[in-house]
Amino acid sequence: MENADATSQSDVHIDYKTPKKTHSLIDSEQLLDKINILTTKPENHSQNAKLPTIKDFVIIKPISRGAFGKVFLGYKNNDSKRLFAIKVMRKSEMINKNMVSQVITERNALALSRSQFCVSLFYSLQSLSYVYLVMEYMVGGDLKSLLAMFGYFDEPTARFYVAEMVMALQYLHQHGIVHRDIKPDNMLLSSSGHVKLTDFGLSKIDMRRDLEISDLINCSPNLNARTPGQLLSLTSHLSFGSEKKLNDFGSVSSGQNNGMGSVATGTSHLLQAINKHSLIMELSDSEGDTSLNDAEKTSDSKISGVSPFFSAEEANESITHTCTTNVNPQDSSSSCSFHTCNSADLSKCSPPLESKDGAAAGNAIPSKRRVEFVLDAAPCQRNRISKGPEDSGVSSRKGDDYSSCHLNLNSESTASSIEKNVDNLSQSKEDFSCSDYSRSYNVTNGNEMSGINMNSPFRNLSKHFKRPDFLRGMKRKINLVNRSDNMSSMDTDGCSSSNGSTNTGLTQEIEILNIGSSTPKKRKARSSPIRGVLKVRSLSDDEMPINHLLGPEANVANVVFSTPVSSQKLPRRDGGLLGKLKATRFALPLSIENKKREHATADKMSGIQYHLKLSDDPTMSPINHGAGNLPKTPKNVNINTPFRTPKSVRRGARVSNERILGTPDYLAPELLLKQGHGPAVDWWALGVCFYEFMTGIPPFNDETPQKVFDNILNKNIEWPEGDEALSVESMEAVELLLTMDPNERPAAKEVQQMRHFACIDWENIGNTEPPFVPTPDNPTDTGYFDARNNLQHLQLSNFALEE
Ligand SMILES: Nc1ncnc2c1ncn2[C@@H]1O[C@H](COP(=O)(O)OP(=O)(O)OP(=O)(O)O)[C@@H](O)[C@H]1O
Repeated sequence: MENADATSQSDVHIDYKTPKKTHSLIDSEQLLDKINILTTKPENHSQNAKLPTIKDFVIIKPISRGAFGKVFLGYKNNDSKRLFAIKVMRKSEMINKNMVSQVITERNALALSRSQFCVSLFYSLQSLSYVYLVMEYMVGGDLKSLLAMFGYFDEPTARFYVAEMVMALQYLHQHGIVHRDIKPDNMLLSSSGHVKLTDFGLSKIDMRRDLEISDLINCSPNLNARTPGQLLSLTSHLSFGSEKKLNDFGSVSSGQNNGMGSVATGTSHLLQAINKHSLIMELSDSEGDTSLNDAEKTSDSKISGVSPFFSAEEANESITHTCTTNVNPQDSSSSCSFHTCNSADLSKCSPPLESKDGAAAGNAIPSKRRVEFVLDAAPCQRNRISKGPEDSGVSSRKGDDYSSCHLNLNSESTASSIEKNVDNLSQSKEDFSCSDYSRSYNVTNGNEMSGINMNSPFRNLSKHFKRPDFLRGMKRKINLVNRSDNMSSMDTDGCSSSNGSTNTGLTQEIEILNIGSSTPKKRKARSSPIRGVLKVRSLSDDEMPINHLLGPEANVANVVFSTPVSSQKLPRRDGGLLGKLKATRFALPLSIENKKREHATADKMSGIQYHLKLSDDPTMSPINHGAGNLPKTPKNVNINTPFRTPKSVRRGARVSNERILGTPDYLAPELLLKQGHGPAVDWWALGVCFYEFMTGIPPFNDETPQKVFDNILNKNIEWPEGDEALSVESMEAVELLLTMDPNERPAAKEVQQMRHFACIDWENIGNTEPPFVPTPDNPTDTGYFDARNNLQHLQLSNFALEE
């Protein structure tokens, strides 16, 4: 297997700091003159940089998949310790879905986004049939899963994640990139616990041409150098076998187009020049190292010669939502999809950008409604991972020190089998796939829309979620039986378990008490009791896993929650009535069918098993199922997943097998109104995330897309109250981010000046200790993705690589 790129890494040193951040388009041969090439190993002068291919990589196993790509864990065959996430997208599928430009944009945006708050892209490869994006592996999974595990984040934790995303957005917007798909699912946790933005598939870049070497160098002058192989791959012309598609993108490439990784002009020149001069380059050892210079995060440079915002034509290009089937917005089973209109569709997509001083759009947007806040900023609490000996729930492993770990080569597969496996994936995923470019996902067991699926997906990964300080030892007794009048029974002391001792074990029991109704009631009045209590605890060795408990004799009806939802409109805070609604947490509707299926899977797991205790009596003591031949639980942590939002009661429940949407919750009003949009859509979405972080559910969440859209356009937000109330400062921050008028919506600077963020050290946030640090069992442990995969019923066995 060729490995010229890897070889070249030790041959050549390029000082990428030499070129100034002018961002002018530099011919690649001129660029070479500007690059300070230090020959350090003359004996290797004969080595030439070559375009890497997927054959240079070894696939270890699948991680997950999205609507458009399957993501594998792998490494470059010269360095098995440096792991990558390799996103694989089939070209024909992208062409059929009219997604070619999005793939190219995603590649370019990721390549340009050299921020410590964005997932790094190292290589962009292609074969005849596939595009491969080789990214930094984010071992901790996504924030949606973490949120689902904990129910909600406390304010310091939410603030930390939002602050890091503020840095990401600031960087992107300064570089002319609008992400347009900001949501917790696209925020991934690094091994150190810092969060990074990914999934640029909907992003918009101010660049309608192929990337050039200069773009990549200029966008990251302070970062660790990219190798020639990386530069070549990232600027290679992605070919989809159709020049029309490429022209749609506006490519100016004159490189070869053989469908196998032709090299764009600038790259080609660089390659030729490198070969011609037999340059011997020694690259830093930092390939794949994602540690970035602090200066990068505050860089104010912009991509060459382009406006940070869209041209008039581009402004018209809006993300549109299209219900592709069952176009009945009231029908929750309808599947909505989102796509970016290409130039051919512009007339159908959206009216011109709203003018600042009037325009129909302005009239359509309800006037800004702002809650007045009067309190002074409260001192920031800081989250910190405990380091004391009592802190057994937190790994002592630091960074990427996996030196003592070894890959299981038996489970590896060479890249040659990737395509076959991708095919398998596609087939196996039929029941999940949505319509073209759909951002929806299929809900089969209840409350995923609320971000939580307590009855199974997270059980598999719960062993990975070590409770951060804010939850460690916290006992949240969720007693929802008498929700209407007894919510205060929740114990949120946050300090110790019931016996007073710090509990850092793992979650494992799901306890359901007071099961009542035999059939789920859909959206009864909100006074309808919530009939379940969920709590989790570790499963002792002598208890049976749930699939043993739920045998054929199990009364299915007894584990289906009634739907704790009111169809009544709740009174609004600004109407003076909202306060009548007690903020509450709620339990999830559970589907026995899913529970059986999921727990059947649990059987196969080596590690944690789950125990579902059923009882009609909330006071009933745990059922002792006798000794079982079960694996020991490795840890002993209580993890609870409470919500704290009235929305979760009013809107959050879901009916089994309901297809719901993942993205509508985050759409800014100007997108819904098709008024043209800019970076402000990202700030809106971040406001949605912020609320969701603190409450467990997005603020506009509702049963159907139409209702979600209505809530957005009416800015229908409700706030938890009483014990669950958020701080004034945090509500203020959310309210401001959710400013209806995009022209008045705050951006990075304004956000950084908000009272809620007064304690954030923006310059050093990347060095701040995160509230949660992933602790994988070994370097190739992908357990943090189990939740997402289970949620989507994505069976990893379907990923099995075939030799
Ligand atoms: N760099 C990464 N490291 C680890 N896991 C990743 C990485 N990138 C993606 N993943 C996993 O793969 C999943 C799918 O990736 P991604 O979101 O990029 O694909 P997509 O097809 O655009 O998905 P979506 O349906 O969210 O649009 C992610 O949700 C995440 O679980």
